[in-house]
Amino acid sequence: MTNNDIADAMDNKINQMAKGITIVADSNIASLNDFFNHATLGQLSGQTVKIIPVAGRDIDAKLLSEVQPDILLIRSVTQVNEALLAENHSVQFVGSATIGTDHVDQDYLATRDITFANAAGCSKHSVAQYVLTAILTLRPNYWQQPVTLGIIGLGNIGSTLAQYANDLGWQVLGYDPLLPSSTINNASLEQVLSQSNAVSLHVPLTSEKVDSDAKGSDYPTRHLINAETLAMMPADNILINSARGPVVNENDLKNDIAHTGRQVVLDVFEHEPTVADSLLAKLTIATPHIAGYTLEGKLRGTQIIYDALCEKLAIIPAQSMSNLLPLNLFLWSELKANPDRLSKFYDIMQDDALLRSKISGENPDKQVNGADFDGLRRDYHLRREWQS
Ligand SMILES: NC(=O)c1ccc[n+]([C@@H]2O[C@H](COP(=O)([O-])OP(=O)(O)OC[C@H]3O[C@@H](n4cnc5c(N)ncnc54)[C@H](O)[C@@H]3O)[C@@H](O)[C@H]2O)c1
Ligand SMILES: O=C(O)[C@H](O)[C@H](O)COP(=O)(O)O
Repeated sequence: MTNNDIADAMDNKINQMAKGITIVADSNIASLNDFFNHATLGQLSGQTVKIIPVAGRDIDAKLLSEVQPDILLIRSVTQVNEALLAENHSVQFVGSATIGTDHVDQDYLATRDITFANAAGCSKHSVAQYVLTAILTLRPNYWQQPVTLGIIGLGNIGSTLAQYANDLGWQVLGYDPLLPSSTINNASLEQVLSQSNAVSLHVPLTSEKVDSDAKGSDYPTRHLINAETLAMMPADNILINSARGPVVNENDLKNDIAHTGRQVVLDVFEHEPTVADSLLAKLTIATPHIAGYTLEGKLRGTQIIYDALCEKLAIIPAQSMSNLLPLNLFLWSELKANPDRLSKFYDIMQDDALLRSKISGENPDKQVNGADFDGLRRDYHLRREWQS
């Protein structure tokens, strides 16, 4: 290294320190300010930290071009792609405090050498507990009787749900063509759909491969549940979708319910954040994409992207969600011994009623509008994850 190189490197470092770290973040990220502040990032990296909280749907190309942040922290409602970042020259790290990544064009980020992190598995217990609550609220007799639970997608959430099901003495029929067969990955899609008492979806949203497009999947999940697959399900088989809305073809679902009277539970919707009353009125339980919204599920999401950012900045994490969690008295063992306490552990019908209370407009256009749907999520009540 020449003296000039050393001087340039020192200049760069001084410029970087003077500029500091600017973070644009979705204001719905749990405990944003506890994790991302001067003490938890700045002191350690020797830089100042400026954090700009913005509603996720308002993070747009204009804002990122004007602010030129170094770090972008999002949840699932911000689409991250070339359109968002073309006029931004500064972002080096994108963190999504979510499990799902279908809103992020990771190939584009790689072409820009932008590091990406998501929060894999952060709410796997919360979502599994949501599914159990839905089933046991609709069929309390399932606490005591043999049940076959169908699970489509056996990653973090599906396999966690299978553990709870086994713990209840239920049989699991699982389908995941991308994993090796196992005691839970033990059936074809048709067997899962035709032989279960309830079927729960836990797949990512993926599309078909087009030509040599590497982004598509050999097992696409968009409209995986459609007229043909619904026809495989006996009428008394419950369907639960807490994965992504477009995994289910909603028009086909409405027709199916009209003919079968099937009990259907949706936490996610094809045209989210808008939900048409023509669909809502046919659902047995409907909630505003909150299956993973326990305090623990959301905080773990923040913790995982904070840790990833620390790694990127080469600093040791200085914040932990354990410092932020109040005492948790919700024990799975207690609920199993006292099934009548289910609604005290999680009152899913309250979430259902709140969503239905937001229906507005005149027939035939009655719907829950996007602002109300987002508002329910922003102001979601405190819900705790049950402890093992
Ligand atoms: N409603 C909510 O609040 C909420 C919360 C968290 C996650 N999610 C959604 O749940 C999805 C699943 O989460 P996860 O943590 O289990 O993800 P994961 O990546 O750990 O597991 C997904 C599994 O689906 C499998 N899969 C892919 N295509 C499939 C197909 N065609 N058929 C069957 N299986 C297929 C994969 O092989 C993988 O094992 C996420 O991608 C996200 O979209 C929703
Ligand atoms: O993929 C996920 O983790 C969830 O769907 C996510 O928690 C949804 O919540 P949002 O990111 O929209 O706040």
